[in-house]
Amino acid sequence: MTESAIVEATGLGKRYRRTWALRDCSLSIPTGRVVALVGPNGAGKTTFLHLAVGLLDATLGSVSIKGATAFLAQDKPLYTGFTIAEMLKFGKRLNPGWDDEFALKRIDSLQLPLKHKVGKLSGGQRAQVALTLALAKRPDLLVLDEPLANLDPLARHEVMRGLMEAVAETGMTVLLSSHVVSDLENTCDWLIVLNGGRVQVSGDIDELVAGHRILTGPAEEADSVSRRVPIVEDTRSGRQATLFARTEPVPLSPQWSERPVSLEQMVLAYLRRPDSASLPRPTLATA
Ligand SMILES: Nc1ncnc2c1ncn2[C@@H]1O[C@H](COP(=O)(O)OP(=O)(O)OP(=O)(O)O)[C@@H](O)[C@H]1O
Repeated sequence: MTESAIVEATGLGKRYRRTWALRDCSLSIPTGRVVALVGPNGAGKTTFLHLAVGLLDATLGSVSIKGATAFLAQDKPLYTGFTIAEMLKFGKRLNPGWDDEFALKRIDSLQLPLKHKVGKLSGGQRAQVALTLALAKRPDLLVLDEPLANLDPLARHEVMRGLMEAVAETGMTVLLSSHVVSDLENTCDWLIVLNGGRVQVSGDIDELVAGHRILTGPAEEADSVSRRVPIVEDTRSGRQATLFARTEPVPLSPQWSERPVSLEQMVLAYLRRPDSASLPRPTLATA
């Protein structure tokens, strides 16, 4: 089945003076997915998101979005002197598609008094207000830059839960960046890994996880295995080799064992090996 793409990047690149923050980025994001954009500090995540939502101009290539977009920036810009009620009024005035009933209901369910000044809220409450403002725009695509940064584990869980409820209710596409893969494990279904300004991985999380294995066996046979299957990471210790392989189950000699990988193990293996990539992805129809 072909899925239609809501975000399409082709040869996208951004250079700041001599530094390429993002290079040669070509990817498609299917409509209705919850997409995790992960990568270490300086990988180019914010640059990619800013290019996608039009806050930055590309040096090379292009990126397009189909539909209405709401963007929640990393620093969750809220006017700290305003009350929550004033922030909602502001949102209503600025956004034609604003859903006031939804916004009021969500603030009420969070047990936040409308008269409260935004500056007096906790980090978690502020994140929830910022998320409410973004959701009330009723976007087709919600883009969030590190929505969980600086939140404690409980607040992180609550923000993700709120987000998933909104996804279930509206079917919108979500694109969110994060450093913490474990926060995304049960919520996201599409993964993009950026590393050093390049896309290393882009695809359906279940398919990616099912398509990788850890193979362990005698070091002297490792080269012959790695000639048969693509290896992301090859670790030798004494006479044993551990190969992080991009492969379906594969017939191996009895001295070899294979085990499945977790999402986090897979992301870490790619990040440790910036030259490995799980590309290209399945081609998406843009219709
Ligand atoms: N305005 C700018 N001027 C110059 N260089 C920049 C600018 N913004 C970003 N960069 C550089 O581009 C690269 C990518 O930065 P970006 O902020 O996109 O990464 P990131 O993955 O979002 O990082 P983090 O996880 O730390 O937020 C980095 O090397 C950064 O130093």
